[in-house]
Amino acid sequence: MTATFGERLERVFSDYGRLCVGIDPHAWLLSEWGLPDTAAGTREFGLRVLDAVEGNAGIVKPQVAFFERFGSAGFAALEDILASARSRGVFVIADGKRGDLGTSVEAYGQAWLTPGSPLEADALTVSAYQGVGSLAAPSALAESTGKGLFVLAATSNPEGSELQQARMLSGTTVARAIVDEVNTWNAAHSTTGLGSIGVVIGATLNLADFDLDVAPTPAPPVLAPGFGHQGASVPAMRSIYGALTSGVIVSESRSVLGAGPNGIHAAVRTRAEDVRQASA
Ligand SMILES: O=C(O)c1cc(=O)[nH]c(=O)n1[C@@H]1O[C@H](COP(=O)(O)O)[C@@H](O)[C@H]1O
Repeated sequence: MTATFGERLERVFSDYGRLCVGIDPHAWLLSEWGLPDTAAGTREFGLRVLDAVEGNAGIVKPQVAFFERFGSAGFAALEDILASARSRGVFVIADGKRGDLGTSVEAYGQAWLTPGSPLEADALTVSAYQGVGSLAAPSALAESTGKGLFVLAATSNPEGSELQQARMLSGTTVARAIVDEVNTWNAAHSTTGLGSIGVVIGATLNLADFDLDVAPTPAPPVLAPGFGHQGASVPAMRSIYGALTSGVIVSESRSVLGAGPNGIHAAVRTRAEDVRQASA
C-alpha cells in the first residue's frame, strides 16, 4: 500500500529534520551566483541548490513563478530540477499556489501530483479562495498517490491579514475556518499521524490574531514561510506555533540562497542544524 503523504513527511522529519530550502531564482540572485537571468540560469541554480540540499536537508520548495517567467523553457528547466530531486530522494513542495473551481483545479492537481507527470512533485501549494470544498479533486488525488497539498490559511505577508482575519458567519476567522476544514478532511481520510492536506501559516504572524493559537488536533502539516529574510527567527519556532509545532516545516529561501554558490552548502548545513535544535 502506498505510504500516505503524512507518513512520508514524518519520515523526512526523522531523517533530515524540518528545514525546507526554497528554490527561488530571483534575477538578482542569479546575478550574484554568476548565472544568466535565463531559463538555463534557473536550471543550473536549482541543480546547485539540490547539490547543497542532498544529504543535508530533506525538502525543497521551488517557487514556480520564477520559472514561469521564461515560458516553456522555464517549465523545462523546472522539470529537470523536479526529476533530479526525485532521483536524489529530496522531497519537493511545488509552490504554484493554484486554485480554481473544482474541474479546473482538478487539472492543476493532475499536472503536479500525478506519478509520472512531467511536473510531478510531492506536494503543491493551493489557494482556497473558491472554498476548501473546491479542492476536493486534488485532495482525493493526493490521498490516492501519497502526495500532499498545502492550503493557504494565514500568509506571512502583511497584506493578507485583513482578509484572513475576517470573520465568517460562524464567527470564526477565515484562516481558522480553512484550517478546521482541512483538519476535517484529514480526520476523514487519514487514520494515523499527519494528514495529507496541510496548511500554510506564516511565521511572521501572531497566531492569536487568526484564532490559531489554540491548535486543532491532531496538528496538520504546516508549511511555515517567513523565517529568515522576512524576519521570523528559528529559535522562536515553538513560541510562534505552539501545539502546531509538530507539523511545522521551516521554509527559507533568500536567507539561505543569499550565501551564494560557494557558501550554500555550509548555509544549508547550519540552517538544518538550527532547525533541528529548535524543534528538538
Ligand atoms: O506558500 C509559500 O511558500 C508562501 C506563503 C506565504 O505566506 N509567504 C511566503 O513567503 N511564501 C513563499 O515562501 C517564499 C519566501 O521566501 P523568503 O522570504 O526568501 O524566505 C517565497 O517563495 C514565497 O512565495
